[in-house]
Amino acid sequence: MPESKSPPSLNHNNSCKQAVRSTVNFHRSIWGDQFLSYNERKDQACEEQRATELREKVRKELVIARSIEPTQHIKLLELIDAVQRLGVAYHFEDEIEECLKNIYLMYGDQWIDDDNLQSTSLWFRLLRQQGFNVSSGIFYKYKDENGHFLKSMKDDVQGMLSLYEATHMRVEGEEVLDEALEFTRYHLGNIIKKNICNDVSLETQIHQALQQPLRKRLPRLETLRYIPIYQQQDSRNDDLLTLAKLDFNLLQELHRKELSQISKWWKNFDVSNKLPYVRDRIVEGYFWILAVYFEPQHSESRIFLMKACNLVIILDDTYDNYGTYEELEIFTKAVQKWSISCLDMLPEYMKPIYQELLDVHKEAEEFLEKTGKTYRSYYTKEMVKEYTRNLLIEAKWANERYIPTVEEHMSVTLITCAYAMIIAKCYVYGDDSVTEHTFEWVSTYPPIVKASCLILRLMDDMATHKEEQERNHVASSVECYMKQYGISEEQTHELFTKLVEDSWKVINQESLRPTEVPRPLLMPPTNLARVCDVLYTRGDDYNHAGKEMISHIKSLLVDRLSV
Ligand SMILES: CC(C)=CCC/C(C)=C/CC/C(C)=C/COP(=O)(O)OP(=O)(O)O
Repeated sequence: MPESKSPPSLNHNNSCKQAVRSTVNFHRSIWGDQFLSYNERKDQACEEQRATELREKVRKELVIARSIEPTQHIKLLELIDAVQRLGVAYHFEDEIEECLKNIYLMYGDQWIDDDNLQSTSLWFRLLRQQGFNVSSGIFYKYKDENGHFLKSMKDDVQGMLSLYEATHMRVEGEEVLDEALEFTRYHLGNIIKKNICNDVSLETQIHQALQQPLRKRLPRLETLRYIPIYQQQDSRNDDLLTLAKLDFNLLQELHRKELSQISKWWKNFDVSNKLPYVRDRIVEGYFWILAVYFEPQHSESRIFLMKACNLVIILDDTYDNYGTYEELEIFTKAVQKWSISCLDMLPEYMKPIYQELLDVHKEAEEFLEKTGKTYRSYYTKEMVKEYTRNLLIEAKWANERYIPTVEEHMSVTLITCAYAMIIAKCYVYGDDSVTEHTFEWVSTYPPIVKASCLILRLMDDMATHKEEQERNHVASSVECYMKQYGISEEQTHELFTKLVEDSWKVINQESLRPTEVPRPLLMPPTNLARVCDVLYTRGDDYNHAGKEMISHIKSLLVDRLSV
């Protein structure tokens, strides 16, 4: 819990009068300076060489598998599933697309092995994940004449687990999948409760799946979870397994290098002295960004996102916590003008924030100018302006202790949750698949973006509202729902859990072909929704990293895998 106390002597007001501030001091970073420096490993080149060779071997297998007999198609799906779960699918996007497209064109909605629950569920999940809208009607085959799932399914534990994972690709109206989720969750839960599974690996997988289905897992964490499981399978492909471990270690080196670069930026910015009221959560923030994009081609994006998002945290703490309403009004006006000439009108402590905001965007703009893509900068700046205007509304509500209606609250806080702005920023360093239409699309809050924003807003508020209400924070969505509908906190949590599930259905729907923007551009909203499930399910793991979060960060950024 942060301790509320008066701020360090920061009388930066232009006026002589000491401002009355509502402030809270967050605890210091638990990571200290451990990620500040980075030394490259000596055996890096050798590992890269080995990984390249293995990559080509796996690629050949995927190419050969494309032309195999239909009877072998189940094996092909298992290979693709392993490649994806082991975190190396980004090397084989074209090959995987070709294989799954062939399977879709060959079978349509009629999967050959539909008597086999496990393979049918795998087929359904992999095709839906790839955007092919295969029908869930195939699962009616597993119901009896009374509309109940067949009793025999309970004995097929692997099949139930596979079906459970498949149901998380469901969209609104797919009742058969809603029911299948309830059925599998209940029976898999019973297996764990009664301790009746005699396969230890399967039992672990069930336990993990019930905690978090594959659809909501972060790809990097899934790689770590899946490697030991895959390693135990007799049918494993050893080249693929070694590649996954090597690739993980190589990427970890790149990530450590980036985190060191960004830690230096933060230190040079001297936030702890200039803005001591701001949270230092650089490492937790890097975890957040790594969840959006982990692949090497997004390295520049990650650096830009880290700077831009930590500025968002600085703004959030300034508007939510430290700034007086009058100061915030001035700052908001300056942001609308977006000009260094506004620096003089700002209170002293706000000057470095404004300066850095302009500098970080200028740096991106200079890069974009070289390729004639300055329109990207225009949209992102407009979204920052919109963001601060809405933060100011929140500050006003907090000041007046006003509890808005749910509709008013959402119209503002879906903007101040910052996800839409961050999604737009994910595209700034994107390749030519990003066009002006992409920015027009994201800035109008299309359904998938809105769903991702709503998931963050609701999950963040469920986790943080108690702590926030101990200070003068704007009323959270929890308070607004409770007041407007006269419901208890527990009922509100139940309602929010349902709204989060519905939002996932929207994400699934919007990811089916044809999509509004190229499918890879849908990964940022999807991954940003996933990260909420990791950060906010057990509390607020961004502000106060718990045991599990610390272990995630260590395994992603400190511990190497032995190959
Ligand atoms: C790299 C990095 C820092 C990534 C973070 C991503 C990011 C900027 C998310 C925006 C939402 C936000 C400020 C959440 C945490 O603060 P809060 O719970 O105080 O948010 P609230 O005030 O909106 O409730």
